[in-house]
Amino acid sequence: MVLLSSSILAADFANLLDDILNAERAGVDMLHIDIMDGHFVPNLSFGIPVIESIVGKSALPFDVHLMVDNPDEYINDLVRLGVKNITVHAESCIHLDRMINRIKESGVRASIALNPSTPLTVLDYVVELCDMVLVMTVNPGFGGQKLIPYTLDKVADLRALRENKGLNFLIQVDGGIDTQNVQKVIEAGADVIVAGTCIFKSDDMARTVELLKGRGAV
Ligand SMILES: O=C(CO)[C@H](O)[C@H](O)COP(=O)(O)O
Repeated sequence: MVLLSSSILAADFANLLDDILNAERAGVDMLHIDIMDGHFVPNLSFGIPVIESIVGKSALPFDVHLMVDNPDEYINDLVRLGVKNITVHAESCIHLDRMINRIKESGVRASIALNPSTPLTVLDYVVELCDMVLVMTVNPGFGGQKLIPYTLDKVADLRALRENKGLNFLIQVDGGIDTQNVQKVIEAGADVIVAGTCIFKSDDMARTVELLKGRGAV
């Protein structure tokens, strides 16, 4: 079964809770929460206080993607807030093994994200530890970009790697996914689709979610 995670980066921040509850009613499976620090990526989003303000107000699991130079600084707060999953970038973790173990020992699912140009080989010795691997299909930092086609080859390679190693981590795909290309993304091997602009800027969120979960327009 393919899961749909709605990226609140594209929500109306002036009406954030309303947008989240609309997405929940529309049938998304989780909330994708992008924390950006203006260093690891050239954009700022929001931090712990904003997440704290929505905890307990939506029944959706919180799936937090840390696009920051120092993910270490966020882990304790995110654990305290009860998020379901924390994703850190391989590119920003000098001690990736330690980071993944720390998150898992806190009782939270741990995932590794890869920028489009980062090869899968960085996962060689740590993929067994992962609950999920996030393949970025755009350069992280901004919503509303176009999916980079070669990243789907990476998704397919990751799927093959998972099969070859007999592992069961989830493959999450994030950036530029819409009702027109979601089918291709799933065919490449994604288990969890992240979509922001397509959901939150839609005139008919329920229909868009239905299309994304039904694999999009044909
Ligand atoms: O990680 C992100 C940006 O760095 C967003 O989650 C991603 O871009 C999804 O947004 P959209 O569907 O608008 O592309």
